[in-house]
Parts: sequence; C-alpha cells; structure tokens
Amino acid sequence: PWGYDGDNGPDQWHKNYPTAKGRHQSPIEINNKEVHYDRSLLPWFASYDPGAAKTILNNGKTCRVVFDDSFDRSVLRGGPLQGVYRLRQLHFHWGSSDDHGSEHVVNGVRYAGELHLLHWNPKYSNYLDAVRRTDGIAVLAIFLQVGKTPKPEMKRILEEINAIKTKGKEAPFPNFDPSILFPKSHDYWTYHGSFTTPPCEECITWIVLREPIIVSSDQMAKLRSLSKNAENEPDLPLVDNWRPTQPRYFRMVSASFL
Ligand SMILES: NS(=O)(=O)c1ccc(NC(=O)NCCCCO)cc1
Ligand SMILES: [Zn+2]
Repeated sequence: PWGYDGDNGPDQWHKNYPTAKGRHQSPIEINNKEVHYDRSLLPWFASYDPGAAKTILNNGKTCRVVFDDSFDRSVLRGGPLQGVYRLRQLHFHWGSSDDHGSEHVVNGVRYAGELHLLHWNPKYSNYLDAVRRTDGIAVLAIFLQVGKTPKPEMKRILEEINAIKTKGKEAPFPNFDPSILFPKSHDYWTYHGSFTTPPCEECITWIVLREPIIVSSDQMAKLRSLSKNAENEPDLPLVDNWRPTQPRYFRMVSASFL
C-alpha cells in the first residue's frame, strides 16, 4: 500500500491513484507575491461541541481524533464556505526533526508540523459522497511552530499518545473542543485542492491559518514517538508523514488579510 518511503512514497502514488497527478493537488507553496487579497472573504467561525469528541487513534499514518458527525453538532461556517460543514476528524503531519514536517510551505518556510481539522458538507448524504464533490470537504490547517512557550492545550492530545503507540491502537478521547488549539488571529489563505494522501480526491476547500500555534520540541518528540507498525512488529518510527508541495497550475490563492 502507499506510504511516505522511497518505493511507496508520494512520487509513486499516481500509479495506483491517478488523481495524484491532477491539476488541483495539495499541499502547495503559498507565496506572498502570488496571493490575492480578497476583501469579500468573510471571517470563519467554528462552533464545536466538546461532547462530540469520541476517540483518538494511530492508523499507522497519523494520530487522529474522531468526532460524532451524525448531525450538525460541531460545525465550521463562514470564510469561503457556503453553509455549515461538520467536523469529522483532526490529525497531524510532522517531520523527523523540528526544521520540517508541515505540508503547506509559506514563503519558503516549512513548519515542524501541521494540524488538519477535516469537515464535510452535509448537503451530501454522507462523507464518502462528499469526497466526490468539489465543495464536499473543508480542511482548516494550522501550522505547528516549535517555541519556548508551548500551547498548554496541546498537552491533552499528547498525553494520550502513550495509549496509541502502535498502528491500530485506539483510546477514548471524550470532552475535547479543538477550538482551544486555535491561534489568536483568524487570518487565513484559501484555495481549492485535494486530500494530501491517496486517493488524493480534489474535493477540499483549504483554509490555511497564517498564525502558527507554538508547541515545544518535547511535544514534537512525543508525536515522533508514535510507531507506524502494529504492536507485535519491529519498531518503525512514525515520522515524515507529509506530502511535498504540488504544482499550483492555474489556481488562485486568496488571502483574508492585507
Ligand atoms: N491530510 S488531509 O488532506 O486532511 C486528509 C484527510 C482525510 C484523508 N482520508 C480520508 O478521509 N479517508 C477516508 C475515505 C477517503 C475517500 O476515498 C486523507 C487526507
Ligand atoms: Zn492532513
């Protein structure tokens, strides 16, 4: 199956997932020179119910928190979006050291990691139907920057890491409102793109926050202590689960800020 290593890595994905060579792939480089300020862009709002949080799991590719998305319980609205989008899961991408790991790159800057909060459009009957639509999915992306004064709210997720060390491990993760992880500023860039992993469907309205959240080097090391193998297999560190930037082609990246 696909992965991030040489033989099954991002350059090979298109062999089994032809969409990976599409014209609307993610992630991309976001460069100030090519961004268009769009003063008609509205602010975005998240209204999340902490009770919607269910479990945290290691699927061998990332660390994912799953939410109850059986009704409009935790939603994202505004920004470039029409209507509300339901929060389904959040997960992370990170590197093997603090100097890289994010998927999107801003003016040549790679961050240590990137948090993705994935939402789907309930005008479609279910998630799998939404991933087949260009306006089916909205991902809020937040950069993780290593610094001295880490965000205490990250602790809750990282404390659970010990319970999901290996692939397939899952633990209850109740009472969690991910909006506590948001940075102060809601400034964002937005563009149309894809899943950053196979099948790489081009169904995502990306909302990439300009302001990173600060995490500690120890917190990044905690993420890197996850293994991509199952419990009874040789230990393989789960690191560098990020896709390199893809060609922007004829897409416009809009900014909500000057
Ligand atoms: N990194 S990302 O673009 O936010 C992302 C989110 C979900 C997924 N995969 C996912 O939801 N799989 C479930 C069914 C996919 C439909 O083919 C892949 C990448
Ligand atoms: Zn992601």
